[in-house]
Amino acid sequence: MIVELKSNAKINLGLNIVGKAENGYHLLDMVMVPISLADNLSIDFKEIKGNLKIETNMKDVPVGKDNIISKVYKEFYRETGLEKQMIEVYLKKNIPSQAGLGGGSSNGAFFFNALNKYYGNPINFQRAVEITKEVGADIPFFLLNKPSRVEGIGENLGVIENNIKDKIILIKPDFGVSTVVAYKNYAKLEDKKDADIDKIIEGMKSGNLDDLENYLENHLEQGLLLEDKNIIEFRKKLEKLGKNQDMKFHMSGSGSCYYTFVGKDNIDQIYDEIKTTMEGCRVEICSFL
Ligand SMILES: C[C@](O)(CO)[C@H](O)COP(=O)(O)OP(=O)(O)OC[C@H]1O[C@@H](n2ccc(N)nc2=O)[C@H](O)[C@@H]1O
Ligand SMILES: Nc1ncnc2c1ncn2[C@@H]1O[C@H](COP(=O)(O)OP(=O)(O)OP(=O)(O)O)[C@@H](O)[C@H]1O
Repeated sequence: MIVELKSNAKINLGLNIVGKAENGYHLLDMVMVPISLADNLSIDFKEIKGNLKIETNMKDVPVGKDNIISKVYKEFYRETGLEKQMIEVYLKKNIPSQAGLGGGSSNGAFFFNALNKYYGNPINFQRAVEITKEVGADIPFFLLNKPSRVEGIGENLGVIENNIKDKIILIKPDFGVSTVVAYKNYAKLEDKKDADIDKIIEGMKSGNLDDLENYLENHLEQGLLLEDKNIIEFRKKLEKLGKNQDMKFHMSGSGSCYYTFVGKDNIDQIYDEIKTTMEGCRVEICSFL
């Protein structure tokens, strides 16, 4: 039996670090929203005893035990005690890695839900969050895959209403950011600018971007701007472009991808402007799901 899925990405609208857990992970208060940019995940359940086989179009994505899908496969069979089945996965990547767009975590979550569903959902949602959050902190968000206020290390989800109709233009530079480094950099930050998560949620509900855009802050970006030369340079280029075009740019998650909101009527002009100015970047128009 073959299941074909679109494993979508996310962007963060505001990200505050509010503490540290005993296991060294940071406690967060942030908003995450699913977007239309997606990988294609094809899962072929062979219905015989065996193991997992992953193929992908991207050479820098591991296909063995380091792939997040393999980790989820292992966790699922450990938790259920079921006999491992031969499953062949073809992962057509479209979401860039180390971008802050949740690509790997999304793949893990969509694979988990498909595997769980195949066996008649032996693992309930809360338990699924529990066993996947250490595999990837963003997996719980993608298990639900709805606009959410996300707290804890990423496991406490509160669904929120999103009425923003604007499109999103993603600008991904040709370098990545390691999430571990982004969190380490945060520790060096003295005076932080906090996102106002309540105001962001109000603005998403009202659907009025002006109500929320000034409250979008990202502690991880602020930490990276202390010393990550790539991000510092990139941010400067975006600020120059932003001044000319009256646009605001925001970093998603731990970066390196930034995004800006754009109304439908001038999207082509803005897209062309960004595409020509920001050479070497991947520029994608997408929408909230
Ligand atoms: C930045 C976010 O993407 C927000 O959306 C997530 O917090 C990070 O999610 P992620 O990239 O899936 O991160 P993981 O691969 O689970 O963890 C990578 C590393 O980031 C650090 N990490 C991650 C999540 C978290 N709440 N606190 C952390 O300190 C830990 O050192 C962890 O070993
Ligand atoms: N299914 C997968 N897709 C992409 N990368 C994967 C996958 N499995 C493991 N990886 C490895 O994990 C690293 C992080 O992948 P990615 O950045 O897409 O995941 P993420 O942590 O969920 O997203 P991000 O931190 O960018 O928001 C990649 O550089 C890659 O080496």
